[in-house]
Amino acid sequence: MKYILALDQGTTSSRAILFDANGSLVDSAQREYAQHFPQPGWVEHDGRDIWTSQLEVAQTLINRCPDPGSIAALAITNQRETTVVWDRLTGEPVGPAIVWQDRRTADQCAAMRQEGLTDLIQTKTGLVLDAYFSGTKLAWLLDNIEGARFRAERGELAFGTVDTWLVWNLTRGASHITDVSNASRTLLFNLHTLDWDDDLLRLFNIPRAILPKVVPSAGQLAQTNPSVLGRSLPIAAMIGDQQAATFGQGCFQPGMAKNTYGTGCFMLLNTGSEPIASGHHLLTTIGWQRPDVSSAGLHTTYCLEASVFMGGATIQWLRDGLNIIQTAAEVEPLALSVPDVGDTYLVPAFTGLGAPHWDGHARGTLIGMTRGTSKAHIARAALEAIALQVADVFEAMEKDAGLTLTELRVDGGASKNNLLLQMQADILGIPVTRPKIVETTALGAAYLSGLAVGLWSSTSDISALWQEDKRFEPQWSDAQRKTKRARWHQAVERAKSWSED
Ligand SMILES: Nc1ncnc2c1ncn2[C@@H]1O[C@H](COP(=O)(O)OP(=O)(O)O)[C@@H](O)[C@H]1O
Ligand SMILES: O=P(O)(O)OC[C@H](O)CO
Repeated sequence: MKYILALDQGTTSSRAILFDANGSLVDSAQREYAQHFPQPGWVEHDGRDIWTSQLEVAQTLINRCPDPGSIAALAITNQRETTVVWDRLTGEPVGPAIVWQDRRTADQCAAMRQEGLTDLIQTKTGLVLDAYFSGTKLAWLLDNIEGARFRAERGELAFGTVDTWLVWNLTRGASHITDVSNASRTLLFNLHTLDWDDDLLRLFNIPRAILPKVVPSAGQLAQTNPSVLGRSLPIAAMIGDQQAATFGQGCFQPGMAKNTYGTGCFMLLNTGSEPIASGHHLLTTIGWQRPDVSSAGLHTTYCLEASVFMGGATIQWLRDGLNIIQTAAEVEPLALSVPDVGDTYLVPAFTGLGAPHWDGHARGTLIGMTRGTSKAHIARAALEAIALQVADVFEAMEKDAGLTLTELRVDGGASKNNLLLQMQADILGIPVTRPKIVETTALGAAYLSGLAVGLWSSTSDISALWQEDKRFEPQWSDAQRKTKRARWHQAVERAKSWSED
């Protein structure tokens, strides 16, 4: 039996997962690492921690594998946008890794928006001009680390998102590459030419010499140095984690979508071989690029993406903020102890509202309470709020893509919650399906890698491996759905602009 070793470098932990040719999870290891919050709104990692935690779990799995020679290839998937700069000679980071959640460049983005650059940036990159993405984070590092800009211009420094940083270390500096899906999250990459864009590099003041070479998401991308993992392994896939999950969910056809219920919610819709511009503040992003058997060239798949800031984090707030549950799992029996929310709505706009509202001044609102309202109603309203937010971005996606979606595939930590998924099906009016393997991020990267090295011959082979754990059928009438969503939108309006004063 041949195996694929997938490395899943996430925001709070590094994981390694071994998959066999049936797409079954054979072994896994996970290691958390330190998060640094040096100032309000700043979030940093140490690039060395990212690498050493990832290396440790990869080595653990290789050591535990009875026949390491049967590992056909590595697959890399990663937290996106997080920005690392290092010295090409020593391989040491020259500053902190600035994490995607970091808001330190929000003012710079606001100033650029005021200069009227929003449309140009959206047309070229598919993104909103926001501190979330790598462009302004990289500029910040070059401007705030002594000598960095000068050294970058002389070609002495290297920039990378986390995929690039891992490959640099796995190859001992032989490969400085990033894949198109990660490149498409930097604000520096042109979605149409599939290359770094000189106008954008000028706008963000980034020297080309610091950038990695852009490669497809799958193929013979690099070869690990034998000294790192005890053997030389091909790196046959590199892909951002949300795109990987979309692939792992088997969303190969345009019109197929997945939603991940993690801390936030990330919904991605496969829109096919052309980028679709959003009219509702969603992101246009590259899903993956892989060899196209029919043309012997490369085929690029694009996606629309929406992020909801407060997904499972709403449940964390019930646990840590309100102390009405001790563990996240307790929310389900508590919410089930009442038949409905009793007209209570929780709008979890604790850090503003993301897509499709993009209101940074919105704040959390709990409305409609009476003397009969209990913690069970609040728990139920919290779960409904997750499903209602997802419904809002789902509707925006359908409008942008001009499609009617017929199913939503789901994964992520909160997708364990059956009540949440039933609510989601009821509110959307379509079936919601949860696969048996919810480690879809690592699985998607493993699939891409396995396709590249011949473990599977086509996506049809992989579609056949997708196994349903549970399907949630909608049970509400259209009228019930409309009333629920209308009431929710009234609550959202009350939450908007709250902190503006
Ligand atoms: N049974 C549950 N019901 C609702 N939410 C849950 C449940 N179990 C976990 N969660 C939520 O899921 C989130 C963790 O999911 P995970 O996919 O590990 O997130 P991330 O990858 O963003 O760290 C947490 O916010 C937690 O509150
Ligand atoms: O590491 P995760 O799962 O929180 O994912 C982070 C996303 O890639 C950020 O865009």
